[in-house]
Amino acid sequence: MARESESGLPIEPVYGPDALDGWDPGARLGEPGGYPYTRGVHPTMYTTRPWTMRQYAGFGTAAESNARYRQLIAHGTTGLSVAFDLPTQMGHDSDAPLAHGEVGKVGVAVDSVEDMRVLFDGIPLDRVSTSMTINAPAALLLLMYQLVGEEQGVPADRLTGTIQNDVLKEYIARGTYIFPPKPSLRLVADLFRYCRAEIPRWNTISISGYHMAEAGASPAQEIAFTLADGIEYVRTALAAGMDVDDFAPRLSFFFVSRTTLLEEVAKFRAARRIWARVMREEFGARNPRSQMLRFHTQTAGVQLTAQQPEVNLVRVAVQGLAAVLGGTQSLHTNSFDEAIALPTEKSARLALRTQQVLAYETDVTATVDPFAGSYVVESMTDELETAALELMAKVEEHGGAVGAIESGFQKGEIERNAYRIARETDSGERVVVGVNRFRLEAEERYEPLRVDPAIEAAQVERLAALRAGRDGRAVEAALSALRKAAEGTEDVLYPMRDALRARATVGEVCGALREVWGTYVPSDAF
Ligand SMILES: CC(C)(COP(=O)(O)OP(=O)(O)OC[C@H]1O[C@@H](n2cnc3c(N)ncnc32)[C@H](O)[C@@H]1OP(=O)(O)O)[C@@H](O)C(=O)NCCC(=O)NCCSC(=O)CCC(=O)O
Repeated sequence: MARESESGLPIEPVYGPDALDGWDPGARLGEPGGYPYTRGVHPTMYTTRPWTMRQYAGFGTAAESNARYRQLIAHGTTGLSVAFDLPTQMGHDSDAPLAHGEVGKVGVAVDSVEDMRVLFDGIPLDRVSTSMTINAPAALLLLMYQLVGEEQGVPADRLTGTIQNDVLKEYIARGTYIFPPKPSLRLVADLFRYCRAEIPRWNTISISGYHMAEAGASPAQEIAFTLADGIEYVRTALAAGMDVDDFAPRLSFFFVSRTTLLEEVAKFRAARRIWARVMREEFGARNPRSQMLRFHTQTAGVQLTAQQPEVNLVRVAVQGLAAVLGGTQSLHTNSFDEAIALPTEKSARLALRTQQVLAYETDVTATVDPFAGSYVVESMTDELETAALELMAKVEEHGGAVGAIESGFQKGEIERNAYRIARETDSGERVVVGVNRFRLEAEERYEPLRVDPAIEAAQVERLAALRAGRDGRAVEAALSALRKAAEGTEDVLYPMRDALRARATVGEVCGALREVWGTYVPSDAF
């Protein structure tokens, strides 16, 4: 009997040549590095350069996070990835009442360019590429990065990295939105335009399926809702008067990788093919780079268990392997203790070592797209493509990604799938090693890393000193120029940069925008 894939598609016990009857490799695959990029975005892929090993990290103060980044670099990480705390992600300062209890918890607290400088102290910004997971206030953090680069003597056109800046999926799955969709999208378009003029090598967005997947989306839903968001961003930038080939080469994506290796490999390949076709056929993109879906992958956090946590090392190795076989550009492998607490230095190192084993001890990097032509993987790639396209058509019926968000479509679909997974896990039909099978009578003790609660007080003190030492009138003038730009149509990033340079804080800059744009209140009751 056929087993069901995570997307609910059948997986047959045996696949043979008949599975690919009439199948045209020229149209479906092309060459590696050639349209429709099913086989990967570069002709040589990992045979000439492995993916970027980019471990997501950050907690406590800027100084503590800086120390962790230096450790990761010393251990061989090849890109940085900054996690910000919730107050920063929501555009609040560390001394705001809403920030209380959350400062430095799930990431680093950054209130102003002063913190940003400490975060990258001793890390030359022209020699590292940095990803920043920040969405509603993405523009602010990018500008602070540029200002720190300036202080280091690094011109903006030498900076490389990625800003998540994907606010649509915040409404669907992640929750750190501030403004309503319309001004949020305007801010995204302003950032695209600004980067083209000022920071041309920067990846201006990381259109993310990861968080939807973590909330319960199936692989087919993950591709469909992510690419539908991508289409909405492309339409927004076009409506703002940009040419598709002026911004599309710097769009990037972000997906999850699970232990269901075959389906995940198929997912990555199908996503590349759909995007290439959409960009070329629907939007008329001519630059090959506009057609390439380049993506980061993180291994699935939801699959990690607090029970027998060392088993997570094995899960992560399989998940990471799936991402590599699927042709990822950049990878974060989770630490085995993530289901319990923030990773310790040792577990973070082990996670990186997992990537190094994949890159340097296995033979999967010796040849491009090793699964090409596989009866099962090509069949699954085609079926996932069809399933995702059907879902994307449904999003269109709702008027595109924003319309579908407003009617709760994606959330509803994801919730339904999450419920299915929960039911299967509860009944034992879905095996989770160490949780519903192969349990231990008594779990061994594990000593997790804890964030020092004194961080909040220290951060509040730093803010008070900053406010006392800056030119208050200059800050006020810059903020009112920002408000004025937000009311009109001018690119808000320029007045925003002036305000941040004058030492305005994250909370103050976002506060000014809240005054003009208001905040988003979800209409549904999920
Ligand atoms: C495009 C990617 C995906 C990867 O960028 P990278 O710089 O790492 O890699 P890259 O662009 O592939 O490679 C760097 C340069 O080498 C070139 N290059 C690479 N391989 C090549 C090959 N085989 N042949 C020729 N050139 C090659 C590329 O073209 C590029 O140059 P050119 O640029 O000149 O072409 C980017 O967006 C990225 O790094 N994303 C990371 C996102 C991330 O870390 N997110 C964390 C989220 S964490 C999160 O959200 C979790 C939970 C939560 O908080 O909710």
